[in-house]
Amino acid sequence: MSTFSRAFLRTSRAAFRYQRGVNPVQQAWAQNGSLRSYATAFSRDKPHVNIGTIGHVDHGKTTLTAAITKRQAEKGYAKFLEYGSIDKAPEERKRGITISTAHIEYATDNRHYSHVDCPGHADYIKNMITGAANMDGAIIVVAASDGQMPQTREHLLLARQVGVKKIVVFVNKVDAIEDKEMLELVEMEMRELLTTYGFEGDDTPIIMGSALCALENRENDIGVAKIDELLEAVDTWIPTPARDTEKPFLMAVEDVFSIAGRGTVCSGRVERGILKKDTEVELVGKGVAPIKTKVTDIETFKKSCTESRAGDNSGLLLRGVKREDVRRGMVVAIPGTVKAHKKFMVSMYVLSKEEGGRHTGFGDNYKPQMFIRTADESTHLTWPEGTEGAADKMVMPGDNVEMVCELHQPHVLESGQRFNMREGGRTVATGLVTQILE
Ligand SMILES: Nc1nc2c(ncn2[C@@H]2O[C@H](COP(=O)(O)OP(=O)(O)OP(=O)(O)O)[C@@H](O)[C@H]2O)c(=O)[nH]1
Ligand SMILES: [Mg+2]
Repeated sequence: MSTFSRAFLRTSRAAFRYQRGVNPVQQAWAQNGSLRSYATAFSRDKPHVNIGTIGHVDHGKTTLTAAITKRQAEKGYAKFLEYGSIDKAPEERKRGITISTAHIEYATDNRHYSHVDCPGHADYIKNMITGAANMDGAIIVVAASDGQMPQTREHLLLARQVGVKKIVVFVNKVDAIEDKEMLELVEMEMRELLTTYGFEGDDTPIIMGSALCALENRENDIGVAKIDELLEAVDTWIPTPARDTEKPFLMAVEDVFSIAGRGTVCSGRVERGILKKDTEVELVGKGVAPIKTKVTDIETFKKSCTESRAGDNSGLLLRGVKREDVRRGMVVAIPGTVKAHKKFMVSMYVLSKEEGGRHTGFGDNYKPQMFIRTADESTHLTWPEGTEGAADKMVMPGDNVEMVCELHQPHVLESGQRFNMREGGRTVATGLVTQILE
């Protein structure tokens, strides 16, 4: 076995160690998610998009989700899921962790979708923050009979924070409206609200119909026809996300070693992009100035190769870099594409006692250890400026919060970056960066 290969095994073990730090919420989701997946006749070659239904309680998210599966099942693009089978989520409940998200699959002529629908408001918030509901775009459901309500606004705000860029509006329960002028009012208000939260309010598709009619196969003009219209809007308005291989190369360093006579090798799992041999790269993070170097050899699957791509576990031979200069937690990136940051806003979910989290709350100046990619760094959490009663304000296990986070040493991160917080060997919180401050 070559030195390179031996070092490689070490990397795999390091990767495993790191795995254990993985957020239990996400892990549970990964296990549960497949239970509902449906290997239907649709082609896996279609581009994949993650979406979901969001919106105020009782506005018809689950009914709409069921109606979509019913309509797409007629076209051979889904398995019909009845209302009850979406909402119950028995598997998740049984596990004792409230994931409570149904992951539903269907396709259209153009794309393949994974769709999340959560039973309750708290679940939406938690799932969006923890990444269990990772959405490229969302359908916001608003009942024509009520118009926008507090959770309509809250979900839009949160969608924006977690990086959802495009929304399609479904104005539901049109069958229950006598005065059709109400619909114009709802539309106007929704366009304004979307704009307020940074979405393209003027151009966002708004479809008006009745999920219940579609599900019950009546009043087709406001039922089934509107499901078709909705899916067409989703297909065209929500862009297909860029594949990881299309982004600039980035690999977080998991392990570093030196090979006699050759130089320093760093290894890890490639997060995005494709790297060719003899490309200039930069090592960034851990509080040191970026180190410029060149990758002179690449080893993936214990073989020397000419390129390394997203998803690969690779070892990169770096020219002219000393072993002690490279540290786990740094990233290897194309020069100028990333920056290390020290201070930022985070949205996070604080794990409950049952999920293995803390038993007690914490407040301003809490100092857990933050895990971002392969880095772990001591950090310092404070309430955002202007928070009332900041000195005494507490966060309890099971809460969702927004706080300011300051790292001891700057690391490469970006808006939307996911992380875990740990303390004394247990994961206490999980979340994402919402805004870079410094
Ligand atoms: N009249 C009418 N009622 C509807 C329509 N769509 C849904 N409903 C009813 O509205 C109620 C709530 O629907 P759900 O689909 O459970 O709403 P939800 O948004 O999933 O609710 P939560 O998950 O609790 O937030 C149910 O009684 C539905 O039958 C519709 O188009 N017209
Ligand atoms: Mg529901």
